[in-house]
Amino acid sequence: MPPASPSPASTPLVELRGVTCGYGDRVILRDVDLVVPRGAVVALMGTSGGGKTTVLRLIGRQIEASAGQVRFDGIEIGSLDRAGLMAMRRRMGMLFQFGALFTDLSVFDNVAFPLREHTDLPEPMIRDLVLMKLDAVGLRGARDLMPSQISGGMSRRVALARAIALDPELIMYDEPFAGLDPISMGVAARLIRQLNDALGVTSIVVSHDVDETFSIADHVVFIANGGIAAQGSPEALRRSDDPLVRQFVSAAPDGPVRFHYAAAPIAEDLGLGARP
Ligand SMILES: Nc1ncnc2c1ncn2[C@@H]1O[C@H](COP(=O)(O)OP(=O)(O)OP(=O)(O)O)[C@@H](O)[C@H]1O
Repeated sequence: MPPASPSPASTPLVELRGVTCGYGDRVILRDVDLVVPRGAVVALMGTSGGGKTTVLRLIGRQIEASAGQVRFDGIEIGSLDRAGLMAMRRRMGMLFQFGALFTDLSVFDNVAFPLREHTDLPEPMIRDLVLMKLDAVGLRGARDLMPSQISGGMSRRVALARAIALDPELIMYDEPFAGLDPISMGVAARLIRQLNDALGVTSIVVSHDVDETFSIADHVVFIANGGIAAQGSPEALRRSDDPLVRQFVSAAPDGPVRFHYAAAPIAEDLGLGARP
């Protein structure tokens, strides 16, 4: 259950301590320490398959750590019973890449859905809350449209309005920029930062897009090789001469992270080696 009194402001909102986890026998993250301060926008970047989404799943306890602790607002989430976990998840908003909207519900009803599902608020209050959330993402005027009538970028913003409907303290974004054109991408990035600051929340953004992510993050964490390979402010990472950081920042195909999966030399594979 949540504590009777709120944790001190100095307690990080999210903290991983010595966390090891994986799927089946396969270890994905080993002995990871990660701190997400309150009010910050923290970006998780790094190799494909490195475990970024896994970190989000750990925080929501969709998967469990095999060692170490995951704390939300100072509470070890592994210790929560089912009711406690549900209450804690309500304090988190999750926005997946193609944050699927309910196609048979209007924009308004999509955003109203979590409020109707999880609260007993009277309908006039739900209406006001939905309009406020839609206003925050610039789509109050689109409330009567159906998902099929809006663009991909707008759908993403409606999904965001829905994710903030219950006033979460933490918003987790998984690939929020994927598939967006450059303008929509810029709009989405600014929105993440604006909402973070205006709502006084904390945000974790999983992304591959260096420019958009660096433009809004306070702190960037690179995940590779089963752990945190590098971290720092966007400015510090841009200045870094660590070859792995350089590879990520310049989006170079090869470097410490190999483009090619380990294999025998191609000449050997193609039978083109020296012939007798
Ligand atoms: N449910 C699952 N069962 C088994 N293996 C999984 C499962 N989910 C993820 N994995 C594996 O765990 C590893 C980490 O996955 P994860 O989705 O966290 O990576 P990621 O860093 O978010 O990758 P990407 O940037 O490509 O989305 C991958 O190798 C993936 O194949």
